Amino acid sequence: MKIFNAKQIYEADKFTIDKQQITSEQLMERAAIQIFNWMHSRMQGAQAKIHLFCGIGNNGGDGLVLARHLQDHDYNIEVFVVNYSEHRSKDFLINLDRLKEKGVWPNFLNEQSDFPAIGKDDIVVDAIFGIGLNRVPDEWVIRLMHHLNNSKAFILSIDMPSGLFMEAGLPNTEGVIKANYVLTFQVPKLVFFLPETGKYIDHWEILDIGLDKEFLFTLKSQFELIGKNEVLSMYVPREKYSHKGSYGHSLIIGGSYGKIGAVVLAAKGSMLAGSGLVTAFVPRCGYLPLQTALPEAMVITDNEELEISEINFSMLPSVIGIGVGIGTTATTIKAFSEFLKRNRLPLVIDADGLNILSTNQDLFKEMPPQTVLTPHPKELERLIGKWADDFDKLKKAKEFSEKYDCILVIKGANTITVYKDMGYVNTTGNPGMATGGSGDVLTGVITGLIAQGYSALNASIFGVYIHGKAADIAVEKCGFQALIASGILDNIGKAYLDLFQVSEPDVATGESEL
Ligand SMILES: NC(=O)C1=CN([C@@H]2O[C@H](COP(=O)(O)OP(=O)(O)OC[C@H]3O[C@@H](n4cnc5c(N)ncnc54)[C@H](OP(=O)(O)O)[C@@H]3O)[C@@H](O)[C@H]2O)[C@@H](O)CC1
Ligand SMILES: Nc1ncnc2c1ncn2[C@@H]1O[C@H](COP(=O)(O)OP(=O)(O)O)[C@@H](O)[C@H]1O
Ligand SMILES: [K+]
Repeated sequence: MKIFNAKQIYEADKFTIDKQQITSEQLMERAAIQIFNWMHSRMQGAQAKIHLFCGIGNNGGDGLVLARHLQDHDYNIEVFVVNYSEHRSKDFLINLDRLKEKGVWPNFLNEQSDFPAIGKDDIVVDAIFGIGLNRVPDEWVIRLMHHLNNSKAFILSIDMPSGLFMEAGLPNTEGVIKANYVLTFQVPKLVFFLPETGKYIDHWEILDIGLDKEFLFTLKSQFELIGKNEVLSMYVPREKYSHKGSYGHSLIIGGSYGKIGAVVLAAKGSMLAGSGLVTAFVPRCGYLPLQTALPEAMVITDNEELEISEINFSMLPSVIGIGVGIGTTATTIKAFSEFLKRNRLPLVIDADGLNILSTNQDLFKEMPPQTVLTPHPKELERLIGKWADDFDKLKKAKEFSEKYDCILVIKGANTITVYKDMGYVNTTGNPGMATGGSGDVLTGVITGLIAQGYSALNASIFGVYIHGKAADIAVEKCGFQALIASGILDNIGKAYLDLFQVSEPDVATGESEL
């Protein structure tokens, strides 16, 4: 599912109005009725107090239309206009009059106003700002948002939590509504999935307001939300007359004394992702643990006992995953650098492999085209430098990817795979994955997919999805705390099976915090 920016949403809005020969006011009515239906089907006329806070733009207009329908159905409402500007939108004004015709007179709030008391069992509808926010709100509006957040009432935000910008970070973290639920129109918004802003949203859901499907289909986006539908189209089926040679040979290079487990996890990830053959290249101390923990894999050892000192092998792998547990001793850095200069095979680089790259940046140019790098945030910072906010981070990541023709898998709660000007936002995974070794599994999975013939980009997007899905399946039985990397491995098979279970709807809902 594509993720559009504000300009594109306004374009889609305009195109739809022209094509369907409706007015903008009718589109607003349609959008707000969707919100009303959502609330009505859940509340069934319940008399909990609903406080609607409406700005003076179209987001506020949505709030006023909603108020009118709630009033028509005898809900217990109180409407506030957050009068932060004199520039009221046309459709806001039309709907303000309509509401008054129903006998509902909103309270107008300005900087002198005392804010209303809100009970913890009440409901707040946040229609203050939507996608049109373009500067930090006034101090009194920030105070109001703070007041609403502190009320402990259930907050339902229309389209976006007010205070979040569509394409910028957060200059003032006080001035953002913390939404229990966001009902967003037509398309997901990127800010829902970024670490600095996603935390303001507990749950979100997309409401289809009938924007022109063909227009949305042809419009190019710079980000895409990846759910089951998106990865299914990448899935490479297994052929009846195939054999282990048909599915490639993964080589996992890594490990050092005390960190052989990382290689076990990656090699196993590769095997479970479906790689035909898997070989691990480790220091001598890794031989026995690997042969014992993973009899399905082959093992080649370095001459050194405790660290990798020279990367030499005679077999021909289809792809190499390098870096997990490898350490950063001078000897290993030298071995890694020499290997990178000689190597022509596809690569996945993780962990200390990334750290070695970051401290020896002349090695960047030695990466073969479409090398996959899988940094967590700290490793990413070492690669691309510090960023001002999440948007700046993504911009820098895209520039890095373009410059070195590499794929950056930015790991986190919503892992984002970046390749050139595109970003692919994953929807699977959970906080149980914040545990040592889960990233090693991912390295193995992506390597194992490339071995089978997935393109490096598809392997990254598909691998991140399957890895997160395996963890989601695992936590159903063990809970977040007891999820360990082996638990992710144990459920990779079920994650594959889940791809073909049809019960799950498309990605139209989600949780930013669990
Ligand atoms: N296509 C769709 O999906 C549909 C969208 N719809 C709805 O429209 C919403 C977008 O509405 P919107 O464009 O009127 O912007 P909104 O967010 O209400 O802000 C209002 C205005 O406030 C201003 N302003 C900005 N920052 C400010 C600040 N800090 N302090 C003070 N003022 C500030 C700024 O105007 P400016 O002053 O810059 O001229 C801005 O225009 C969208 O989220 C959805 O709810 C549906 O109705 C129908 C279909
Ligand atoms: N809160 C979270 N929600 C979802 N996924 C997470 C969360 N925290 C971590 N992960 C995932 O777990 C993995 C952690 O990788 P990494 O930090 O490299 O761990 P390690 O080095 O211990 O293997 C990544 O795939 C990341 O996306
Ligand atoms: K809002």
